[in-house]
Amino acid sequence: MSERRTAIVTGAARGIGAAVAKRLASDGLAVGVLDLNADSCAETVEAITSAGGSAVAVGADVSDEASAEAAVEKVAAELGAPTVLVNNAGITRDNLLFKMTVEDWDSVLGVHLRGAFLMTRAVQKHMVEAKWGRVVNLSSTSALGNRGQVNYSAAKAGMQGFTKTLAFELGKFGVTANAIAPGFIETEMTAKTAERLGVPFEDFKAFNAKEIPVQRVGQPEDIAHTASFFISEGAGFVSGQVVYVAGGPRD
Ligand SMILES: NC(=O)c1ccc[n+]([C@@H]2O[C@H](COP(=O)([O-])OP(=O)(O)OC[C@H]3O[C@@H](n4cnc5c(N)ncnc54)[C@H](O)[C@@H]3O)[C@@H](O)[C@H]2O)c1
Repeated sequence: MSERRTAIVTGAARGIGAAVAKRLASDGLAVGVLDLNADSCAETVEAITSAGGSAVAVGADVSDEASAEAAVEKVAAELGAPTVLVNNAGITRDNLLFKMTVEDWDSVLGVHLRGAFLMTRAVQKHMVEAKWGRVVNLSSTSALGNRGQVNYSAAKAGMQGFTKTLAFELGKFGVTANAIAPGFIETEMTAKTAERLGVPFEDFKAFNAKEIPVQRVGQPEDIAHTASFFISEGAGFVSGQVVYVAGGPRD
């Protein structure tokens, strides 16, 4: 990479976001490590800086307009204009439709879709100015439908449409937009699902691994690897794509 770029990774205190932040830092980018609470980002920032990289912790709620915009400007001021954005922050509020509350619906669409919209709108001006940019959005295999997740499935399918439209609108500014749709990844999110179902996490992982063609559950680094490809200089002709990183085919 000829000049150092700055990235923002949302939901980067742990799980997939933390792995993506560390990977982008090892690829040579300065990284705004964003999560709800700046203190929770300390571990990710420390891992990056102790390896010789550059990172700053940013506390922000991506679903709040003022908070998202302030976060982008903080990163711009401390690390330089961000031209890479990974919209990774996410939550689940699973329930069957008849039991799902409006709060369950609004909070999930709020973090994923409203959050990705607010963050991308705030970052795009830096990308347009630089005539270069990379947006990577986290979708999910749940975009194809998953029992108990009407809110999450709608949000993750929405991320795909959002990504494709970004690719159309921003392409002429040298900006690509792509989505990663992970299958089962071992993180707190899936650990909490196991807990809610009353199944030990080890059993839950083993059960899921049997259904996955490569016979294992995914790790956050599997997603970080794909994000690294999408943000690379050489991937400038790849845009509007959704890659299922799920240990097997999905459609
Ligand atoms: N784990 C999986 O199996 C899986 C599968 C498909 C897609 N995904 C998606 O990947 C992304 C990361 O998932 P994960 O498993 O690492 O989850 P996780 O729960 O381990 O981490 C999510 C992070 O997002 C942060 N966050 C939540 N709301 C936020 C907000 N409003 N503003 C800022 N940060 C916020 C949380 O604090 C947390 O640190 C999510 O978008 C998730 O939907 C995960």
